[in-house]
Amino acid sequence: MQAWLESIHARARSRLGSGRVASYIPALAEQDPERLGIAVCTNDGTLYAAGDAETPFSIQSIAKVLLLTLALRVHGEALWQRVGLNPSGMSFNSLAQLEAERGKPRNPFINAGAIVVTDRLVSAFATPDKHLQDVARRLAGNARILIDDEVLDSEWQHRSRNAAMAYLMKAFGNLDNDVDEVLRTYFSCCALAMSCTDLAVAMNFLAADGEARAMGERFVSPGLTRRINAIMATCGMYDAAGDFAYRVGLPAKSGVGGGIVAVVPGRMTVCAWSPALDDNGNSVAAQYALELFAEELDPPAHG
Ligand SMILES: NC(=O)CC[C@H](N)C(=O)O
Repeated sequence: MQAWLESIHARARSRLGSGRVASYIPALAEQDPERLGIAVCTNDGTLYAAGDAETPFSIQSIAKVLLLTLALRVHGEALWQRVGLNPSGMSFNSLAQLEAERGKPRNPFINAGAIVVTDRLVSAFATPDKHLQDVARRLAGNARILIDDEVLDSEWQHRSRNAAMAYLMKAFGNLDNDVDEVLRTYFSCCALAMSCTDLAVAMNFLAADGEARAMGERFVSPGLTRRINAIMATCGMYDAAGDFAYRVGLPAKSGVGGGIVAVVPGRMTVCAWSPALDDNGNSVAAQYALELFAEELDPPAHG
């Protein structure tokens, strides 16, 4: 596994010249596009890593998986009155559909959906961002995981589009709490800095029927795990979810920090990271690394 992961890393480096680092959040524009890391956590807890796998990066939309998981734990199926369950076919920060569909976002993994989910957590917890940070630390078994204040402030300064979505949903009665409080909480969670190994370990519950090994407990039920994986498979890569499903075929979630976490149910989690993104906001080199990973994990008998 170790030698294979290093070979994937070496081959995925060929994609490093393509794509562009996210610049709409200025703090992210400073990332080095040459970085590339990959880490695997198997369900027995063994870790494998290659390249820049220990470097913390901004998890951004990968936080939407943790936000959703916590909201489902608290609110259960009632959450789906606020947010839908289908791919949007639009970019992650599109406003057009939200107006047409009367403030109910298509799914929890586009920005509007994650903002509604965050609103549910603001109703449930006194300090939801600190709670999510604590959960991330315990899931990853790493007490040093921090919220990057520079990224948080940068996103706060440039919040106009996300604020527009939040106000539109508030106008439709789909947001209970103060817009600024919800946005600030959402940005804090997106600004968590974690490495590929942190994320591979933290998300392993999705491969292990909800069992969080680093926490030493069952985090969610097998049924909920299956449902979260289903939403990742259909909506985790925004409007490129179909392409990614065809090429990789694993439930996955990406973020504009350049990270992508993918789940091999029953077996392992894998996280790849490289900051340069394609037009959909998905990391070019990380996608390619995952494509090689999925293709070679169980080599097919026929090409
Ligand atoms: N796709 C992403 O990673 C987007 C998350 C980012 N925090 C935003 O709201 O724009």
